[in-house]
Amino acid sequence: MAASRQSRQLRFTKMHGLGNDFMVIDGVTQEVQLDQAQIRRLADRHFGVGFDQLLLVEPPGRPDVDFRYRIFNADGGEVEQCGNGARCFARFVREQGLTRKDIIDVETNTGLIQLSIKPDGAVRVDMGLPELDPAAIPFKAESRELSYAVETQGQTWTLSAVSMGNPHAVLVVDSVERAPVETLGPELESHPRFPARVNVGFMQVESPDRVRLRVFERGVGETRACGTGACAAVVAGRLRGLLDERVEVLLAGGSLIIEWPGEGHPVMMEGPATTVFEGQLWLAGSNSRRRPRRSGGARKK
Ligand SMILES: N[C@@H](CCC[C@H](N)C(=O)O)C(=O)O
Repeated sequence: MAASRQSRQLRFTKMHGLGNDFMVIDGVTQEVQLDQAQIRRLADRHFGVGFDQLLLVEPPGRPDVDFRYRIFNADGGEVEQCGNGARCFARFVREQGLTRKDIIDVETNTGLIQLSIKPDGAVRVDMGLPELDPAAIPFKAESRELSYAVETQGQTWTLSAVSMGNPHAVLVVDSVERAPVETLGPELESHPRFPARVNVGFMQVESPDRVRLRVFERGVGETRACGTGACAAVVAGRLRGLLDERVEVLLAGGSLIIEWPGEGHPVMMEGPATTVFEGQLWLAGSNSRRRPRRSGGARKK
């Protein structure tokens, strides 16, 4: 792409966590100004770089953490949390020389997470406490329940509602292959009972320590893996008495290990993070200085 006199160069790294792919941008050493329309164009797999989420690494806004971490879905909306992205974030800040630490404290839009890089390169993430209070998810319900009946398309579906910083609905299915991910996923994503929209997980329990999972992600569509979706599924399965404390979650792109002792404890996630390539692009100088807005209906923190 030719650079005009007014254009600005932007370095980025393409990464993935189990096939959930990211454009990761260093906003510590570069000035980054991207609006929602630009993020959508960059996310396009035919006309742009192509990714499920854009991750923006920023300096911390408080003294007790190492970085701030912002996440934008392919639709350009800013969201609160991303598990696979958190692991890639950890590898990115180390590989780019932004830190030499093995344990990294990071501020997100919904609180703090801690990332530990293991000697084999895998990343273990303390994803924090799951939120089960319907109002905080947010999910419209009279009271907190283990599962809820939700109607759409003239049918009633049983689902659990969990926030891992971002909202998740989890359905238990007999088979992930036969689950109606492409049809029910978008219906529930925009269901009026989830005012900030929702990520929709379809979980098949193979045994108490092994599940299969497909996730229709808010603002993206079905992805090859969803880290927060895996955490939410294990929380939902544990609360419904279906799962052990340590569970292997098999996604289309590979496996995550999720551990959750129970209420009052944080959810731990462990899995790989992979760098694919580094690149640079030139953004037109007329690049808007407006900050990207949040995903449709997502909570403002
Ligand atoms: N892929 C992510 C989740 C990204 C955000 C999600 N689509 C949302 O809108 O909340 C993960 O690995 O957790």
